[in-house]
Amino acid sequence: EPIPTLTSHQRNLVEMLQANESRFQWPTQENVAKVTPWVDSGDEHRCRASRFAHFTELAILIVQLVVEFTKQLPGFMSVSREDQIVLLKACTIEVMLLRAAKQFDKKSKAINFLNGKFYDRSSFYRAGIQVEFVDPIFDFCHSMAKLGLDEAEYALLAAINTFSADRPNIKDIEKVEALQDSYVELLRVYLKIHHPSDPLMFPRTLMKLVELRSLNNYHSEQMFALKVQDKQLPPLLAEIWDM
Ligand SMILES: CN(c1ccc(C(O)(C(F)(F)F)C(F)(F)F)cc1)S(=O)(=O)c1ccccc1
Repeated sequence: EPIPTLTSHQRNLVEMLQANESRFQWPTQENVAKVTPWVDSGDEHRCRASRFAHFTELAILIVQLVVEFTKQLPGFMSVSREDQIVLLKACTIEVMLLRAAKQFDKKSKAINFLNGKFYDRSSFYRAGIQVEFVDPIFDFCHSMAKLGLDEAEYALLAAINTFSADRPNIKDIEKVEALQDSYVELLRVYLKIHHPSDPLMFPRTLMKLVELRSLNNYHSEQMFALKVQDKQLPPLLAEIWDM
């Protein structure tokens, strides 16, 4: 079967996604400097509180980057404001996890969150995140590492994830489906060009969207667990994820 080529429109789209992927990859050094320090020694209760604060403040910085990336997604601004909010609320945790997987380091089995600061499983446990959420996160990171996607493929998967018309309360389902279809078709051609001898790359990659849904559910369970522990989320995170 002949190897296809991208149309100029498709090539521009991929280049724009990649440019935004790297433009919104890392928080600024000044924002990072303001994050509550990760304290490992001293009174265990205070340390745990500082580590949870460090994590949630880090999550805020990453949420802000994800929102900026999503707003720049070609087509996102053509969706109604109401549906934009619904899409963002549902995809944010999933795009954050895709980002975590992209920044996962196979050697150290840790996630590089801050351009040089690595967080492994035990970091998550010590930040007070429950094993029922931590282990699926790292299993997902491992399975994504095995797939070996490049930057453009990660960005395309994030775009496909964002334009999921089956999120609860979407009004203009046809509009969101049409946008997703254009990114799915682009991923299909892009994978055919970059993995010509592996026709299963496309279905394997799309199946990761299924894994992201279950991670979203594990995160919701973590939100409930925080409520039970009476642990407060910062306002921005509570707005997106609180019940
Ligand atoms: C998607 N991830 C995550 C998101 C939210 C939370 C939390 O929601 C909770 F822990 F509660 F689950 C919180 F609160 F940390 F943000 C925990 C983890 S992550 O592991 O990729 C990540 C960790 C740190 C910074 C940014 C992202």
